[in-house]
Formats: sequence, structure tokens, C-alpha cells
Amino acid sequence: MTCAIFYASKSGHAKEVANKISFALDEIRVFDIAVTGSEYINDYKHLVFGISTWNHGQMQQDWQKIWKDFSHIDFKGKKVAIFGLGDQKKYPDEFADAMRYVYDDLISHGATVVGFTSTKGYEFNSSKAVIDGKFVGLVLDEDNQSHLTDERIKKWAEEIKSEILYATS
Ligand SMILES: Cc1cc2nc3c(=O)[nH]c(=O)nc-3n(C[C@H](O)[C@H](O)[C@H](O)COP(=O)(O)O)c2cc1C
Repeated sequence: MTCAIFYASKSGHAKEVANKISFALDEIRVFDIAVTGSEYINDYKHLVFGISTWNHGQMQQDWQKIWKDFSHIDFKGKKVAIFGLGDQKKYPDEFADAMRYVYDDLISHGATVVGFTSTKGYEFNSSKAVIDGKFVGLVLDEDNQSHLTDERIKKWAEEIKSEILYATS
């Protein structure tokens, strides 16, 4: 396989979602970065990164730890799709912000980020994860909209499949 998922999770939401996304993407491998760190990221041509937002717009703690390793990884030629978790009701001013930090770092290290999605269907005031009116990846809200998760994943997986799974370049 040329593509794998790397995620971290505090309460288990991102873990569950990562497994669902793997299933939707022909069962690609899933790595918990709390266990593996960034070690295997370089082995894959294309990637899916999963990150949740904690403590008022911060990256989940395991992501904060591997953050510094990004500077050693050559992302040129890699396509990366990002999924993010957040709670739009309790944190409407920092909704899924952490995705943006990952996005900015990936771009600055030469990656191409794919899989932007519409903000339609979400209610929040502000999110750093929005650029030009779109989320920089798939946003899932397991706290308030878990009933929409499966459908959102299905649609997104179909959209990114050709770019990261069956990509010829
Ligand atoms: C103490 C606390 C702080 C949180 N801060 C934010 C936040 O700033 N922005 C946001 O969108 N969600 C926030 N959340 C919601 C989590 O991102 C959400 O529950 C997510 O699904 C957790 O995924 P994980 O357990 O897999 O890490 C917070 C949740 C808790 C409990």
C-alpha cells in the first residue's frame, strides 16, 4: 500500500474515526502516533493525518510531541489528506483549529494537501481550519453530530481515493 493513516486520540473518538476511514479507503494501515511516533511516515507516498483539537484550539498532546519531527521529513511529492475532530457547540470559537497547524506545517514542508470540504452543516463562529470558506480537510464532531459521521466519511473517502489511493504520481 502506498498510503496509510496516522492519528492520535485522547478519548477514543479519533481512533474510532481512523478505523472507519481506513475501512472506507480499502483498509489501509492505521498508525497511532502515540505508539509509533513519526517513524513510519516516510515509508508512505501519500498519507492521511487525523488530529483532534484540545484546550482551546491546541493540538492533541501526542501530535504536539511529534511536531518537531516534521522538519526532518521530506514531504515533497506527498499528498496528505487531513481529518480533524472538534466540538462545535462547546468550542465554537476554536472549532477544530488544530487541523490548521498541521496544514500549515505540511505546506511549508512541501506537501500537497487534498480533501478540502464544505463548512455547510456545521455551526460555529470561528475556525482556523477554514481557508477561503472551506475546511482544510474532513471535520467530524463526535460530540454533537456523530450521526453524520459515517456519511461524511463515505463521501470524503470517495473524493480522495483517486488522489491518494490510486494515484499514479
Ligand atoms: C477539555 C477539552 C477541550 C477541548 N477543546 C476543544 C477545542 O478547543 N476546540 C474543539 O473544536 N474541540 C475541543 N474539544 C473537543 C474534542 O476535540 C473532541 O471531543 C474530540 O472528538 C476528541 O477526540 P479524541 O478524544 O480522539 O482526541 C475539547 C474537549 C475537551 C474535553
